[in-house]
Amino acid sequence: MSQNTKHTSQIAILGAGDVGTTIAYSLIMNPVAGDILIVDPKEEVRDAQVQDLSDATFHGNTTTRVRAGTHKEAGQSDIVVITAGAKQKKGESRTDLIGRNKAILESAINDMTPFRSDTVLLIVANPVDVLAYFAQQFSKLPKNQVIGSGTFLDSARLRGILATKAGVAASSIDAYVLGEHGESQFVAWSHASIAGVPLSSALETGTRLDQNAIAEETKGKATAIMESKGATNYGIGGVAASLCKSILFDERIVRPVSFFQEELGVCLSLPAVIGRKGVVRSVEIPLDGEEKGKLKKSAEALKEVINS
Ligand SMILES: NC(=O)C1=CN([C@@H]2O[C@H](COP(=O)(O)OP(=O)(O)OC[C@H]3O[C@@H](n4cnc5c(N)ncnc54)[C@H](O)[C@@H]3O)[C@@H](O)[C@H]2O)C=CC1
Ligand SMILES: CC(=O)C(=O)O
Repeated sequence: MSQNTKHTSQIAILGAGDVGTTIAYSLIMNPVAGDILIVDPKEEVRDAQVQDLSDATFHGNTTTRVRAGTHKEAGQSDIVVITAGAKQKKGESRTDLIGRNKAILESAINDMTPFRSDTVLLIVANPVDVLAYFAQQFSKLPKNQVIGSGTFLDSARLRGILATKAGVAASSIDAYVLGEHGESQFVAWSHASIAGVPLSSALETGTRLDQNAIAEETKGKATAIMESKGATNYGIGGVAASLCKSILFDERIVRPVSFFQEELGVCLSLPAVIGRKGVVRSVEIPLDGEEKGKLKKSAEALKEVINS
């Protein structure tokens, strides 16, 4: 990018905690928007984060401005990233957060309404699939304009693990974690490939993959990280910032994100084309029989949380 490039879009980030500020930092380091609005009811913390993040904008090639904002202003943004909410304490699951985080989501959306008609909501707070479902209901925005970061992060984790085992760069591996960003997630092994070659044939002779162990390691990665440092912020920081870029630049990139599935009646992750309208369209992935069963189970698990 050339000196003094000025992007005109605005991204609002709700929640100036570990995750919200890391997403903001990623958006400063790889600038895509002119304004980043930080919104948090803890005004002293919010303002300090704005000061600190503003100092990071001084790296020479951007005019990104970070400022504190209100919920009302956030509702007039191109993208609203919602990280507002409680995080898991030791022993808690993502779905244990539903009571607290649904209430926070509802009040935040009420405070932001009315939205600009083309605003895209990117839900990050957990349980992300259930909150994406409620965010669409509360905001009444078109379903394609409400996305949950979903299993994009789990898929990145999976690719990282596979990359180490296969000795191939993660970016050359195509492998998806689908379903819930949580306990009922599953790996679509039937579609895992390296450069279009099925994973089973693309490995070096003698390399064996224990699929169950890899799927469990992928699923358990968040807990493993949180046990030692209390939060996971960098992985989601990179993932959410890249989704913001894909939306603002209408990239039409395919990512596994959480969005409303008409046939299942819930939001969960399947591959989708991402662009300025949010989910431009879904990409039909022909799952095998076992994977179809797992997808259905994931939808049932999410429905239980929605109706709890
Ligand atoms: N989807 C994913 O892959 C990931 C999701 N998460 C989730 O992100 C959420 C945030 O995590 P952290 O940032 O670590 O938590 P945190 O506790 O550090 O920050 C949360 C912030 O939200 C703020 N907040 C509360 N109500 C608000 C409102 N109405 N408007 C604006 N801000 C409000 C709080 O004041 C606090 O500063 C959690 O639910 C966590 O589980 C975290 C990592 C990955
Ligand atoms: C906290 C969370 O959802 C994650 O890191 O996957």
